[in-house]
Amino acid sequence: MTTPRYDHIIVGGGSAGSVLASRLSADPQRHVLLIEAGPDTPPHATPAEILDGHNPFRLRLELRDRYFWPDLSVRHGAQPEGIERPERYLEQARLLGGGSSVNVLVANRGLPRDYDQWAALGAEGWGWDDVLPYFRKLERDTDYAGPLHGHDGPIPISRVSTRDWTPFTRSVVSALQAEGLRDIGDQNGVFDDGYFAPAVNLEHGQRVSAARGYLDEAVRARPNLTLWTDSQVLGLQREGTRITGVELQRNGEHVTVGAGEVILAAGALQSPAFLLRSGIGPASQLQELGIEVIVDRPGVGGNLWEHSSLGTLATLGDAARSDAVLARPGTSHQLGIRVSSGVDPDTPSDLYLTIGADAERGVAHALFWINKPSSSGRLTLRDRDPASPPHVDFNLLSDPRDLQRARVALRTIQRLFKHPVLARYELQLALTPFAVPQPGGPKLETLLADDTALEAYLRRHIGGVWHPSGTCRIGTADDPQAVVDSAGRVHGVEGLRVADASIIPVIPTANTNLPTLMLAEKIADAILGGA
Ligand SMILES: Cc1cc2nc3c(=O)[nH]c(=O)nc-3n(C[C@H](O)[C@H](O)[C@H](O)COP(=O)(O)OP(=O)(O)OC[C@H]3O[C@@H](n4cnc5c(N)ncnc54)[C@H](O)[C@@H]3O)c2cc1C
Repeated sequence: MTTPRYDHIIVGGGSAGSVLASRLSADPQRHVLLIEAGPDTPPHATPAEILDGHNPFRLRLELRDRYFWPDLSVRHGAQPEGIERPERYLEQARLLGGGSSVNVLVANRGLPRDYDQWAALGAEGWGWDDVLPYFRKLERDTDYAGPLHGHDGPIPISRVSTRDWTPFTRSVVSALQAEGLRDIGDQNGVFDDGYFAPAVNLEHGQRVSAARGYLDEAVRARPNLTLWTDSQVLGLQREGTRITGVELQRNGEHVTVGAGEVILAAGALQSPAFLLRSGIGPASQLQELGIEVIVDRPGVGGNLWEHSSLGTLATLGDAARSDAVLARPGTSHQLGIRVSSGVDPDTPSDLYLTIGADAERGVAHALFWINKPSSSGRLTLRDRDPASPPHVDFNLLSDPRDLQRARVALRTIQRLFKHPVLARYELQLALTPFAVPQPGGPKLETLLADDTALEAYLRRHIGGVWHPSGTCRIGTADDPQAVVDSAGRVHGVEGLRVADASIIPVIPTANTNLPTLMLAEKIADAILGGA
């Protein structure tokens, strides 16, 4: 079956796809089709578990089959040659709103230096002064005003009031102050090290995903916007080097749809796979799989970033448990900490810690992630079949500086818990992979005393925080590692853009949802401006 032609087909209705569909269809002359593989989250019928902003972990732990791609397993850590590296399941969202519908809601912009680094690497027009207007445009900050903030964007940004911090969190704060850290308040406007109540995209306790913020009833009512959910794109259609449309599976039928241009917004682990299967990528790799090479772009699938992460967990005794009772729910959103490991003096603020306690679950937790890592990996195809998930190797800790940063992070956590205000709780922290918190891991204190064992543990158990990015990075056409230009157009082909977390040149010092919304706003603006 063939359906009418559209001006823009957006593949993937996640964080970026929702922004693009909303902004492009604001021009009534443009006919826009948004295609999402997973279910819709309609404005008045969004499932309660998606709206629930206080227990975002439940989605991953209990509702995996409903809201996540089923078969994606990845390799996280880099290990010395000869040691087997297990593959682990990685959750990637499969529903309208994508990651923003299932994530932990932390709304972090990163630091000005991140975007100046993008510009320095060839992403022309993507320096901090260029991206700030788009960070402002997407947000409605309910706590902070001034030139750094927006007040009428689709995404509300708020923070748990420090008045609602538990006595346990206040004890952690005392220990942090002893480390010389201070409350910086606005993590998105004050760029020093310190602690803060993390910014989250919550309003009245409910999640505001990109779908909820950008695809409201008024937007959905536009006659020039078509929204297809439960519809999976299988591949791109092409004439020579021009992309002319997509083929997909919808309601049990195989459908082809033509377009003036196709915009890939399928996320950093799926958009590059579309390029590779269409013959756009490293020639030798494509030839090995028997794929005709349309454009030799060695960068496709490379430059794969993630924030390395690991957690610690302790069982609460009676004293800690009563100090951890929350006035309101929201444990994971009480306290964020930005610190410098000192490993690379040119890259301060490279660690993020979060520490909390949950009286209901009877545990305290301290997690770290390397917020400005030096290691990156690669994504490749396993085969030509569109149903096969790609082979994903994050290669975490391959750069020795990251191993060192992880050690510093764990030592910092241990030092904080040894401070008298926390030592009185007598919490025995044990290591646990962050993604699947499990009791019974080795004691932090024991591992810190044995450097070899610590390294072995880190290499085996290091995980990420669901921030894959960078696999189709922005840069100039003469840079072989660049895949798209500053307006998201794929070098060497016509009628094709990428506009999602894939185009990030280097992972920012931040969780990736807000930067992805920002970049989608900026690309939409470029398209509306004629780029
Ligand atoms: C569990 C989890 C927790 C996270 N926590 C945070 C956090 O607290 N803060 C933060 O900033 N970031 C967080 N992130 C990361 C953040 O949500 C992502 O970086 C962001 O959503 C990426 O946006 P995207 O548009 O690039 O991709 P996505 O939002 O993943 O969107 C891609 C969309 O494309 C669809 N798609 C893919 N292939 C096809 C196809 N063949 N046909 C049709 N549709 C397709 C997918 O179903 C998906 O909906 C988290 C992510 C996860 C998964």
